[in-house]
Amino acid sequence: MNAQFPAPAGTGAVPQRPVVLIGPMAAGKSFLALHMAKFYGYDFVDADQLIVSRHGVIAEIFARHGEKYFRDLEADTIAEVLRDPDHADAIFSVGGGAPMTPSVREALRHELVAYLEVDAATVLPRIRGSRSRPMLRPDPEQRWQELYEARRGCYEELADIVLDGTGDRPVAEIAAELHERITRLRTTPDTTQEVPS
Ligand SMILES: Nc1ncnc2c1ncn2[C@@H]1O[C@H](COP(=O)(O)OP(=O)(O)O)[C@@H](O)[C@H]1O
Ligand SMILES: O=C(O)C1=C[C@@H](OP(=O)(O)O)[C@@H](O)[C@H](O)C1
Ligand SMILES: [Mg+2]
Repeated sequence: MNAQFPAPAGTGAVPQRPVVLIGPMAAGKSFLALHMAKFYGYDFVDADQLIVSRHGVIAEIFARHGEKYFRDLEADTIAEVLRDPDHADAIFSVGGGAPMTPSVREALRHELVAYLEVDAATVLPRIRGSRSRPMLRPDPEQRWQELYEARRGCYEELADIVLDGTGDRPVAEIAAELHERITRLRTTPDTTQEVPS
């Protein structure tokens, strides 16, 4: 849950921070972030994409070094992006497991977080036979559901914005809603923080 949106009343300044997209595997976080960049001009940053560009494919990282090593890389990458002023206007998609790492979860409490909510019916056809996501092995459908149940409370707790991504809702529609909600949050003064005169 964010502590910095909207700006403190009276300052007139709206601090520009990235919008962090969270949600389960294959919800469409990376796809949505890319769409937001393409159609609304946000900076696109994807934690997994950065990790892959620097360290190679995720399945290989898991196979060689294990999950803990990947989670450390992921947490470091996310911290780096969040402190980089060049990414202040990013839509920042992070992997489905990222908010489960305590340091990441703590950092996200102070950011604007959008949770892309989906259900099994929407996602299962997307992950059938998936080999690129090691956390889904050996049975992608069963593992997705287990992980979703274990993680959804954390997603809900962190979310400032919840986006409905069920039923293969068109990405253009989700993106339009997200853009509208971000714009509103960034321009509405926060009267809850006003000091009584
Ligand atoms: N709104 C959508 N409608 C239809 N297919 C989608 C939608 N969003 C994502 N997808 C597809 O689902 C797959 C997983 O999307 P991705 O963005 O990689 O998910 P995530 O980053 O949440 O794991 C991709 O093949 C993508 O094309
Ligand atoms: O949920 C997870 O544990 C993971 C999700 C993946 O990202 P997406 O959520 O973008 O698929 C990727 O970070 C890795 O395979 C682990
Ligand atoms: Mg992704």
